[in-house]
Amino acid sequence: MTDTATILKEMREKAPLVQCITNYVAMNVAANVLLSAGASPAMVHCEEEAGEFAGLASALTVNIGTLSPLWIGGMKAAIDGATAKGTPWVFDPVAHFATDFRRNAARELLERGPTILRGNASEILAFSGATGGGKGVDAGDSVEAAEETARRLASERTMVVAVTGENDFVTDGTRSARIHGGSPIMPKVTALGCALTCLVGAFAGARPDDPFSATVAALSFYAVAGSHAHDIAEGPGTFAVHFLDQLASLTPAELEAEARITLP
Ligand SMILES: Nc1ncnc2c1ncn2[C@@H]1O[C@H](COP(=O)(O)OP(=O)(O)O)[C@@H](O)[C@H]1O
Ligand SMILES: Cc1ncsc1CCOP(=O)(O)O
Ligand SMILES: [Mg+2]
Repeated sequence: MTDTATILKEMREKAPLVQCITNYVAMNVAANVLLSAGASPAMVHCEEEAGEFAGLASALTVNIGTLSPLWIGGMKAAIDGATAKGTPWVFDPVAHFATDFRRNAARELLERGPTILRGNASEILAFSGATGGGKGVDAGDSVEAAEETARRLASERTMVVAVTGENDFVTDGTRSARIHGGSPIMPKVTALGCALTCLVGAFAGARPDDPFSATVAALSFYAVAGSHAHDIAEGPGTFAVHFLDQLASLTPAELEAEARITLP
């Protein structure tokens, strides 16, 4: 079995508890994506308990989609709790280029050293200082345009960077991979990127010693499930339903046969 299929199998056997600090739009979507895939989500963001809870979780994910000062306190407490235990954490810098408040928060969170950074092309590109074509939470740039920034960030900060879009790009600064598949309907269903960030957490929780392979596996699994859902969906509404069913039913053997991963 390839690494990607093995990691899916391990993730389902472990059913990792993933602490998701995500936005109001994504909470329900992401919890359903994790349950369908075989992980155990918990949306816990309150500062009073987020750090303690991180000590119980196999992975933490942090997303600034609907940010407020209170949430930033919860994020920092959770990151400190995860870091103290060596638990992987994934950062999703939703629209961090849009306002000073978001920009400053994203910079502070990035300084805390995520294991994995996952964003759309405009979000990753904006870390280079380029204005780019992002419109709020939606990307307006190609993944290719963000690849150099992704490589530089990954090497400078010793983390894995995943850029998603029509084709995804993953790098740890040394190794890189492109993942093909998915569906053009995916950006028309809200919070599928945010939910993917949480799923990357689940895979990293199953393979904490190899976040690069875990990220490639998570994105490949999502892409194959997305391609399957595309074939039977009639539009964004039915896609969302079929996508959950595909995440639940896709086997490691099917993933092995259908994952399309290329090395740049
Ligand atoms: N045009 C597309 N074709 C195929 N898959 C896509 C396309 N656009 C986005 N995706 C997929 O949708 C998921 C969410 O990615 P993206 O839309 O980049 O994130 P976000 O929702 O954070 O903007 C990823 O799995 C990505 O591969
Ligand atoms: C619409 C919206 N507004 C704030 S967060 C959010 C969800 C964004 O989800 P995604 O980044 O997966 O498109
Ligand atoms: Mg997003």
